[in-house]
Amino acid sequence: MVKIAPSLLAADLLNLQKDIEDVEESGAHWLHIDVMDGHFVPNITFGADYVKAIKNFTSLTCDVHLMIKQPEKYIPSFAQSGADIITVHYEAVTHLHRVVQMIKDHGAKAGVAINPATNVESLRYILEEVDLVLVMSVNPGFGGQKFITNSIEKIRHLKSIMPDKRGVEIQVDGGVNGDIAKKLIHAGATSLVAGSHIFNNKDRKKAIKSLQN
Ligand SMILES: O=C(CO)[C@H](O)[C@H](O)COP(=O)(O)O
Ligand SMILES: [Co+2]
Repeated sequence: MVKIAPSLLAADLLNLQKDIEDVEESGAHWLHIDVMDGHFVPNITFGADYVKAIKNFTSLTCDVHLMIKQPEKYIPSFAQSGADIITVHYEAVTHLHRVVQMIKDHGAKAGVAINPATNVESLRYILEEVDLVLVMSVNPGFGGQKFITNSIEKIRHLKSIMPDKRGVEIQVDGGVNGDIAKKLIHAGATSLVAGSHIFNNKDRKKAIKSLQN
């Protein structure tokens, strides 16, 4: 079954604990934590202490999406804070293979994200090493943006070049709602990130269910 990862970017900062409990009880599988540095993307969000506080509170998998330059500087602290999955951007890294090994050496699962204009073929020679590929379906930096439709074709293409039997997660992030989810799952997505669709909906259970069907 597809794994649903609510993006805490859209949660109520002053009621974070309540929002996390709510999505946990509503059937979420992972918590998606968006880390932004104001350099790689034009926005600043959370650091490793935020992950630590959440990890102390929840049993859900902490899926940390690093939208930062030089992520290798911060991988040790995010891993120590309890990040279960650490995803770095292909566009933010010079030695991707080395950075992926570094994440795994620190005990976390390794993910690589690509921006909307990056070809999935760029990842062909790292697919044997990663646990997750994240296809961004908006330009990273902000929640609440419109889904970029050609992301569905990118998922299909990615699935076609994925090594057999490795069980690499194919994740999509940005503008995902119920109608789009169906097409993404059909194309091969195994994990869906959703911020606005889940947290802007009073009935989180219904919102999460609508992504799975
Ligand atoms: O990485 C992200 C933005 O850079 C967020 O995870 C993403 O935008 C989720 O929010 P929404 O579902 O509202 O688009
Ligand atoms: Co994200």
